[in-house]
Amino acid sequence: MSLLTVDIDEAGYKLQEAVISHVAFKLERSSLTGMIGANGAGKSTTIKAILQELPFVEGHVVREEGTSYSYIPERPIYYDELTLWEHFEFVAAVEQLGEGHLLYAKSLLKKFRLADRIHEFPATFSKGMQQKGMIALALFTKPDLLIIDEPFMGLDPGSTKMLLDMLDEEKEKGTGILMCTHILDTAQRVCDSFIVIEQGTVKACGRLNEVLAKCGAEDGSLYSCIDTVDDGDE
Ligand SMILES: Nc1ncnc2c1ncn2[C@@H]1O[C@H](COP(=O)(O)OP(=O)(O)OP(=O)(O)O)[C@@H](O)[C@H]1O
Repeated sequence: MSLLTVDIDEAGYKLQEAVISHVAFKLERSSLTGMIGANGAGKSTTIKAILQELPFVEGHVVREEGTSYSYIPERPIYYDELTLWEHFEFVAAVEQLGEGHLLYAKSLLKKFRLADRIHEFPATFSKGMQQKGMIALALFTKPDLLIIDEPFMGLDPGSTKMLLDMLDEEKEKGTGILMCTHILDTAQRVCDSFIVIEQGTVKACGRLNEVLAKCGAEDGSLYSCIDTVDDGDE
């Protein structure tokens, strides 16, 4: 059985008003899958459907039994009244995680150079610092499945490299990763497979060569798979 099986007929924000339709794919352990598509194509909506955060989803989203997941949202979300470290303690308490996980959290925060800021409120952090805190919060739970929406936003080059190394390490541990991104050069280099979303449905899905062939991308670039040109027909 796959780590995650997605087979959505229709889903949206209002009953019977589909924003995505016929979105089907599988995610395996030890793999990094890039979900790409133009603005408004339906990537975040697909993630929300997987996370069961939409009022209307017809179809199936099935996670392998007993597996855990973490989600890194496009925009960092923190509780105003908790310091960064209190977020870790809160998640550890809710998910019944032990001292080993909190030690791992400290090592992640050190890597991201946040160790000396853990007793501050994340609202006072820069955008990139907030994003790094979110990444550490997602990783310290040691999830089987990691879902990330636009992870590189706001990260400096060193942190971007560190995140890519961390994703590699996660894969080696067996984690299955689904990552939405517009940074296509990086996606093309690091992802094992791709899902191209266009107008709320899957345009192509599979390994790089399969996706490029399906999209007719003769220049061998994922950029050619994304229809961003407004043809002015409206
Ligand atoms: N909360 C919402 N309520 C109603 N419609 C929404 C909501 N969020 C998104 N949509 C609509 O769903 C469609 C798909 O949006 P979605 O956010 O999934 O796109 P995306 O591919 O993630 O785009 P981007 O690259 O800009 O983040 C858009 O037409 C958008 O207007």
